[in-house]
Amino acid sequence: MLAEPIIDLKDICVTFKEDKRDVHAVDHVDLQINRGDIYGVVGYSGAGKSTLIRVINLLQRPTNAEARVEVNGTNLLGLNAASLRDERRKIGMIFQHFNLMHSLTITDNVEFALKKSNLSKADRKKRVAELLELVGLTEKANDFPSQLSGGQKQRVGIARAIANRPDILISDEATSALDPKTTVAILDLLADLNQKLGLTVVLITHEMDAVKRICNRVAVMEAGRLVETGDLLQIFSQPEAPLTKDFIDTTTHLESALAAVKQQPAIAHLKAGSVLVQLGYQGASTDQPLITELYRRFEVSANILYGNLEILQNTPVGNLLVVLSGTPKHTEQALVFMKEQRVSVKVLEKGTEEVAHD
Ligand SMILES: Nc1ncnc2c1ncn2[C@@H]1O[C@H](COP(=O)(O)OP(=O)(O)OP(=O)(O)O)[C@@H](O)[C@H]1O
Repeated sequence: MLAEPIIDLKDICVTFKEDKRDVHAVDHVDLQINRGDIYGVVGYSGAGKSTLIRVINLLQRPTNAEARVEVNGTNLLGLNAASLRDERRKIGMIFQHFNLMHSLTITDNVEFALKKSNLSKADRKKRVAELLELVGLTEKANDFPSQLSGGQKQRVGIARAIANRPDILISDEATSALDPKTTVAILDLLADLNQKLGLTVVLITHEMDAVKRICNRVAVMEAGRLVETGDLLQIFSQPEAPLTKDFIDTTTHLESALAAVKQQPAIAHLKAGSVLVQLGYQGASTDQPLITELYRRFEVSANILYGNLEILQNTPVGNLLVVLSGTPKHTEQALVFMKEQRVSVKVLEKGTEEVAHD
């Protein structure tokens, strides 16, 4: 299927003036999100994620003249106030702090979102019941927000955000206040709505675990800029920007393992013919009995110091830190062989110390 952009942001800048100082919250960003994507925008606090994402529905206007904001094929910057209101209704939003009305029941909170719709009172009731069922809250219809857990409150937020059948749902740190188990349940609900309703989801988060669980594409943001964008699998298996590596490490712990491994005396004094390598593999390449093959073909032994395996979008993605040892010539041949097996090979340390001869 051909990817069809539903959100197309071009050359977006947002500059705030603060005490005569310019804060470049978003700095010349291009972002394209396809229909049906679950697109993660990840970055630390202050990176500019919320500001960028608020540009999608023009809650925040770009501050440069060159910017273009196209959603569903419409240039939002060219619309009058009434048309913009209509377009905004096609973009739902959920937040960290739920923003529910405490004096209204769950049913009334959700129905409030339908106030501007053309539905009759009876149809509105029907739609609310449908929405509460979709988010698993039918039993709580007549409760008040104070009677709900955090996860249930966020389910109300989601029901309200999708009440007008939007094409896009923006989640701005919507799981940041939730415990890990509830976070997973809410993320799975978003993935479920993406599948059932064809909803495009934009997930802003500082948690790579959330991205890993449900996103198919990722943008990494730092100081107002996107430092890396790509498919989840590509970003996880071959991250380029140092910040991306940092984020991935929060779930794989590879960089921390490497730092610990490099402290070991045996690694600091590798013998000639020994190399410390990082092997990365995905999908079918994990099925190869690689390590056995290295010994069989080249008499190169492999000492695995650290390994990790993730299942991303039903595909195994793994990393190993390994010391290969053999004669210098055989080790080189083993490295070439592994590259031919669709394994990414990064040589981290090469032994230079002479092997003692008795
Ligand atoms: N209305 C505003 N006026 C002045 N500066 C602002 C305003 N909104 C955001 N900023 C600044 O813009 C930068 C980006 O903020 P933004 O909230 O977009 O980041 P973020 O990545 O979403 O972080 P967080 O997760 O903490 O909200 C920060 O330096 C912030 O202080």
